[in-house]
Amino acid sequence: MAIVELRNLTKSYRKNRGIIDVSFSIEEGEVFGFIGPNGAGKSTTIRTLLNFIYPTSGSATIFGKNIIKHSQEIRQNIGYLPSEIHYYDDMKVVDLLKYSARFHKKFSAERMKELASRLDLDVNRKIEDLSFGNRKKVGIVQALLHEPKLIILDEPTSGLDPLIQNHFFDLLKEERDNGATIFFSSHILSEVQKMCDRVAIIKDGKLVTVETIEHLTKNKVKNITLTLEHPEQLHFELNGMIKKEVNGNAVTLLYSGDIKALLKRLNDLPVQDVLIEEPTLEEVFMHYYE
Ligand SMILES: Nc1ncnc2c1ncn2[C@@H]1O[C@H](COP(=O)(O)OP(=O)(O)OP(=O)(O)O)[C@@H](O)[C@H]1O
Repeated sequence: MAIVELRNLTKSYRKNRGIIDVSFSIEEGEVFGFIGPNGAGKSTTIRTLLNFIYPTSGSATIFGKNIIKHSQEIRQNIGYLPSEIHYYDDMKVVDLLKYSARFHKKFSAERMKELASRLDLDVNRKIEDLSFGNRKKVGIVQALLHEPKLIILDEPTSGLDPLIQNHFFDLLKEERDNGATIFFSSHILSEVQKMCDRVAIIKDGKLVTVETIEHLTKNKVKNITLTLEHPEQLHFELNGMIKKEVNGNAVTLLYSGDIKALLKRLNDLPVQDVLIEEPTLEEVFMHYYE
């Protein structure tokens, strides 16, 4: 059974388009990524699913139940991390977590301690004394505390340092292994690639595609900047080169091919410097849909 199913879900905000005709489904036990540039409609989709805002048309179900009619019941089994978190600033973390756990009628001090320690969060501090990243951790603990069947995370990693991000991904994997389904949005392709089974790509409010990560990574694209000794050495050919832009002694390539073949070819070139980067989403989209 699909845990989440959207059928032509549309939400417009007066003049602004929010999302248009979005349809996809998430199966039980999947880690499902939702990716798109800023303003693409990720938060709108998530907030509509949680019944914080009403769809203009279309429908959706979670656990097979209508998101509007059964929203309270549905939310009992969801852990949600919003993209922006606002708390009662003068509360201690531990009190806030206890308080919010009451809505789910499930609180385990042991689980709270375990989650907080995995994320290196001090629950005895006041919210107002926490940095942005530490507030994010409070949100993550809050979302996972009641062992929800469905975990929905809106941009969970922004503000977390790389070490904590890894701990966080480990935590999510354990939740998945214990049977949870995970839906998380991001604008960073590489983290979605690391974690997810499938991804939905959204752009300008419309769903572009739903793909398995396997399929996306087969089309792995890299941005490579080479600095060569002389400008005339910039005129070389390379299998898998999609785009080439020359700037002085430097050349930037969009490359989609075997990394080993690339390294071999670089070995023959008088390279002074090399930079290999993740392409922007726009570049991936362009490559992907050309
Ligand atoms: N409350 C609102 N009122 C009017 N327009 C809105 C509102 N919320 C979102 N929008 C518009 O809906 C579109 C989608 O925004 P949304 O916040 O869902 O994107 P997003 O993919 O979550 O982006 P981000 O990564 O920047 O959070 C944007 O054009 C945005 O301007």
